[in-house]
Amino acid sequence: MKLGFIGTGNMASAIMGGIINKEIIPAEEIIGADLFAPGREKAQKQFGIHVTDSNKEVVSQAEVIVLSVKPQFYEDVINEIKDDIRESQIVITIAPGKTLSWLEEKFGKPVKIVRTMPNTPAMVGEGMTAACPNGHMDEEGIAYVKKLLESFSQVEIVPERLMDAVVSVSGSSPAYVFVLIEAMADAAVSGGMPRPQAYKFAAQAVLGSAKMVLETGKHPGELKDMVCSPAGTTIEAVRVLEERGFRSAVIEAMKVCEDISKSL
Ligand SMILES: NC(=O)C1=CN([C@@H]2O[C@H](COP(=O)(O)OP(=O)(O)OC[C@H]3O[C@@H](n4cnc5c(N)ncnc54)[C@H](O)[C@@H]3O)[C@@H](O)[C@H]2O)C=CC1
Ligand SMILES: O=C(O)[C@@H]1CCC=N1
Repeated sequence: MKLGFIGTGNMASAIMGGIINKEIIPAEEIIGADLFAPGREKAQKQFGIHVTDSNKEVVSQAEVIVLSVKPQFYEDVINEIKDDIRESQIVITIAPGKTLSWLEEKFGKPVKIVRTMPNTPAMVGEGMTAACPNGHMDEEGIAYVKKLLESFSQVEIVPERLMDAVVSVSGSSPAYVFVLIEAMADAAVSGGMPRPQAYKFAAQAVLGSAKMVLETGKHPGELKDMVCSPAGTTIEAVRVLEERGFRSAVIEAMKVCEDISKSL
């Protein structure tokens, strides 16, 4: 086995889906363990990977192991597998708040670790992942992990001090965008549009706007101004958003998200 997952839930599925779709690693070389039988059966059915109820089996078989359980379970899982982890293996973490120094202390021996923060758009090959390798990772290992992550996302190696901001700006942010899309679609439905069409219009507008930011290099404020015709419709919508504290709500929500990440 090349790749193993401990926990086969939402984020693990998004990652394995991306890797299998891009044919980076075939499903037969991926193994996933989950305590929850329906969870691992779903992963087996959906992706054709090997599944097991034993985390130790994943460690005995995989070269790269993704710890894809909730942060609250990290300590238990590390205690369970730390004696079996070999020097050649690479552990990828995806949990907020679990620092490299905390992870190294829990393993209690030299282990190659890459702390990452992915997001669920990995599922459609449009993820954004930040990665911080620890001091035991060599250039070859970093390049291999980067290639894995690039199969489902854009990847940036960042200083670890930025990881809590990353949780807020890309790890959690798909949820805020889905709330926005849902709200925009609700308004369009209220304006008479059938719901499936409303989701398409709203989502495509978000996708196109995101592409404009990435591809034009223009400031988001300038792109906003290009939509706001004098005495037009958009500026009135922007006025109401400002009046209702849209910008501040986003910033405050993201600061809370960052604080929770730090506290985990
Ligand atoms: N869902 C998301 O958008 C993102 C999640 N993450 C991180 O990914 C990790 C997993 O999150 P999700 O996939 O959302 O959660 P999830 O709840 O969908 O999946 C976690 C899985 O771990 C299993 N599990 C729990 N304890 C276990 C144990 N001791 N041994 C084996 N399996 C065990 C659960 O049965 C569950 O299937 C978390 O650390 C989360 O913070 C990171 C970025 C984005
Ligand atoms: O909500 C969470 O805790 C995880 C981390 C980033 C996205 N989902």
